[in-house]
Amino acid sequence: MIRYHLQSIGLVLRTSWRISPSATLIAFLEAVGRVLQYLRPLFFGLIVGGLTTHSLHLLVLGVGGIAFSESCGFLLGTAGVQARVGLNERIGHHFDAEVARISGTAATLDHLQDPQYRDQMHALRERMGALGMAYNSLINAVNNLVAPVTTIVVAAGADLRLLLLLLIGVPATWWANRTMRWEQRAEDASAAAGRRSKHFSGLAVDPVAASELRIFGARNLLLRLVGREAGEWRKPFAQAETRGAALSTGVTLLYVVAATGILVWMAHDALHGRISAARFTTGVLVVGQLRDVVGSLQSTVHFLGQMLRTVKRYRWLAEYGETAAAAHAGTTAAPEALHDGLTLRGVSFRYPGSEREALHDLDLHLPAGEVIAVVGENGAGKSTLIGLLTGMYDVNAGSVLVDSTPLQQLSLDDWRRHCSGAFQDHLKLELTAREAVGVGDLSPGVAPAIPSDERLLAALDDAAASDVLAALPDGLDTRLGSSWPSGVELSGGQWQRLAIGRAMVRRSPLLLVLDEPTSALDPATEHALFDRYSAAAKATSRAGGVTLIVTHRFSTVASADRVIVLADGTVAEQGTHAELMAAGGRYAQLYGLQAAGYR
Ligand SMILES: Nc1ncnc2c1ncn2[C@@H]1O[C@H](COP(=O)(O)OP(=O)(O)OP(=O)(O)O)[C@@H](O)[C@H]1O
Repeated sequence: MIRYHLQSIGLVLRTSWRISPSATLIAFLEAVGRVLQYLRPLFFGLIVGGLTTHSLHLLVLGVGGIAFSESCGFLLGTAGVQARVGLNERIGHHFDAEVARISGTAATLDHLQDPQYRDQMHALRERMGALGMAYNSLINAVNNLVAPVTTIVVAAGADLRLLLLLLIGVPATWWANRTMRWEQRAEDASAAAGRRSKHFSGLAVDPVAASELRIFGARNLLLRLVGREAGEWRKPFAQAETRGAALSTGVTLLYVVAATGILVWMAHDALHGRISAARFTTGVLVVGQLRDVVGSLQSTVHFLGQMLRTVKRYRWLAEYGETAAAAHAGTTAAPEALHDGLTLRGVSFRYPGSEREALHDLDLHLPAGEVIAVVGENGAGKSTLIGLLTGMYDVNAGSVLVDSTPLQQLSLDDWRRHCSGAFQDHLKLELTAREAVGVGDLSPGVAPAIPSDERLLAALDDAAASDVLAALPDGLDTRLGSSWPSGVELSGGQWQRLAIGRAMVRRSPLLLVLDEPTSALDPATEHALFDRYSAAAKATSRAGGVTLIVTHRFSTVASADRVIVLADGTVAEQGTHAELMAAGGRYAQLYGLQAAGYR
């Protein structure tokens, strides 16, 4: 464990050094300043000694020492504090960026569903401040360690009995260890409730949730839930803090009793001329200083412990991220065209932490160049199928084949460059319209570029969204969303059509997924859109691309080359619309129900 903590300290030092070697070094000057300041009892002792023995030499030494320690201590301290405070923010930004990078390192999304990962991430995010202050805590620890060392030297010089007070370090260390352990346990025990509390309090201020909560008069219920979860979240911390405070009071009392005893003893000796007035003065001042030293050691251990725990969580997540990234080792380039199509062979998949398989022993072939509709009741597994085809999740059993190559062997980044899609829960990118649509086909590299306006306009036309653009005051330059002071807010359907436009920017993808892309669209727009889908799908099929449309609207399904009916995570039926209608099975039944609804 000590080795692990030393490695964590090494990580913090390296990070700070990379950010600014000079500030990292200057921050240590504060410790030198502290040494000077903790020599004060010695200098005061010299002054008293000079006055009582009429020694000019001692007097000059004492006064000079005080002047030097005060001025230099102040200057060095100020320089050090400036350096470490300046570093805090930069180190905080660094770790924020690193945590975001770690989250995105893994090619798949499995980790984002893993409750253990989410708990650790929550606990880490709660303590991100401690991570930003990591170097600060280290410097504080050094500062607070030089203080006892200096004080002990001064105390030993004044009177060896004062060293007895150091025995207080034993219960203080025990206190520090216990409180660290309690706090760690509190953080672990409360992480899940903390996540839930954040979720509920997020809903309480979310403008989207606001109207439903008002209509159902559910605000009070929500507030009660926030209160309950926050209570559960904070309870372990409150218990840990109360126990820690009780122990700390005990340690302080012990110190006061011991210090009073020693001072009375020393005063008795001073009165009987066994020790000098100078030594007694130094002793009195050192007793006060030693108490400060023990107190600051306690808080050092507290903050250092907090920092080391947070660094430990950070390292856990970094290792988890690396393992998750290494879990998909595929590097083979994706093919430029599909000849056979996409195949799922005996695929089973269960979401992390879930009891039930979302897809079970699924065999499916999606022939190259076809437009395929996937239908099925809620929870049948349609979105999960898309998640597996786009490599968002790894299958638990079986394999997904791109032509004859298992998806596991492909570089997922490369495969995704050959995919495109519009999703039910699409992104509302509050950027300019050009950027919001243009991210659909960014050029690879560190400074990704947006495709030409011409391509964006063509994509919006394919998505039947040209009228959305025409209504924007500054066309592609319009800032979208209310996070901009003059941003234009769009309706749900308009956002969705821009999202479909985004999906159309990438030319001839090998897999185009449209996961309920028309759920927020009016029938006229939906109709216009499907005419264009067919044209887009033809372009896609030139490279053998597969277009997969997940929909609950059967009017869309009839024109697809093939219809797949999913039920309970497996294929219930498949064929053309005509074949399935003729078979009179589940599809014909659902189609009949929907058609009856429209009559
Ligand atoms: N993130 C998740 N964690 C755990 N289980 C999930 C998750 N997402 C979906 N499931 C479960 O997987 C099964 C399939 O869900 P999926 O979203 O694929 O269904 P769907 O057919 O797309 O449904 P819908 O028509 O409602 O969108 C469901 O039983 C669902 O409860």
